[in-house]
Amino acid sequence: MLSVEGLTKEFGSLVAVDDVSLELRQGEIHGLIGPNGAGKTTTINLITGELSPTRGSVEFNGEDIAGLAPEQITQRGIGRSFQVVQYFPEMTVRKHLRLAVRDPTRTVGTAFGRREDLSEEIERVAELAHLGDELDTVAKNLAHGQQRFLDIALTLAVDSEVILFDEPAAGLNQSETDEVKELLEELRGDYTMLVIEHDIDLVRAISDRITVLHNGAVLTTGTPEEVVENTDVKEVYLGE
Ligand SMILES: Nc1ncnc2c1ncn2[C@@H]1O[C@H](COP(=O)(O)OP(=O)(O)OP(=O)(O)O)[C@@H](O)[C@H]1O
Repeated sequence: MLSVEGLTKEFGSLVAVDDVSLELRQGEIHGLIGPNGAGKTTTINLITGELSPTRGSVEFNGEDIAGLAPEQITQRGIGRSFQVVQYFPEMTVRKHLRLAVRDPTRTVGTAFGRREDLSEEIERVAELAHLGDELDTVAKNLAHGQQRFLDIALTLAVDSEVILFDEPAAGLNQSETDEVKELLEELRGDYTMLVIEHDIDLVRAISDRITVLHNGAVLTTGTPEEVVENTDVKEVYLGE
């Protein structure tokens, strides 16, 4: 489904991402972990087109998408959820989703037509993202955790097949983190997800497989059990 081969990004003399290969299997939750500066966010930026790779390929459903513009990559079904949520403070959840939900006919209708046609889809996405009761709340009045769900909802609304999460639980308290975990579990199987996360308990609990990056390179990929038992991981990542 999505496969990254030999991906490399150099910033001057710094090799931020160094010959990274990883494969996302259909429907899996794949954790991406590593110490600060390991190259996790840069890897995601290379997949989403925010950055162009120095070398390497990103193959998605049989097409090399490396170097395409971010909009083209989004259109192909790769969505991204940001660490810092971007929203319009005075706009309701419904309005956000109305702007984001992909028109199933892929045609641009009138504002009225769009509104009428898409209300069911807007409600479905809001329910999925735990915002079913907040459709008429303006974004600035959502609780902190709910703002993160709004960001996730926007990714779901554009009909993504693959979702790349950059620290979905960053800055959230324990109960909000638990709700993020619940949400990711609910999405499991319907979406293919790559999740950068510093909360190791969360990553271990949700991931089918985990890739560990260190100094830009892949240290290992395996099941959560394999990864925590890996001697290299213990040494460089857990400091043991
Ligand atoms: N635009 C850039 N220009 C120069 N160096 C960069 C740029 N973006 C990232 N880097 C460097 O590349 C390396 C990898 O950064 P990256 O943000 O991908 O790491 P990370 O694993 O996501 O770290 P963190 O967990 O702290 O977010 C770091 O040394 C960082 O300083």
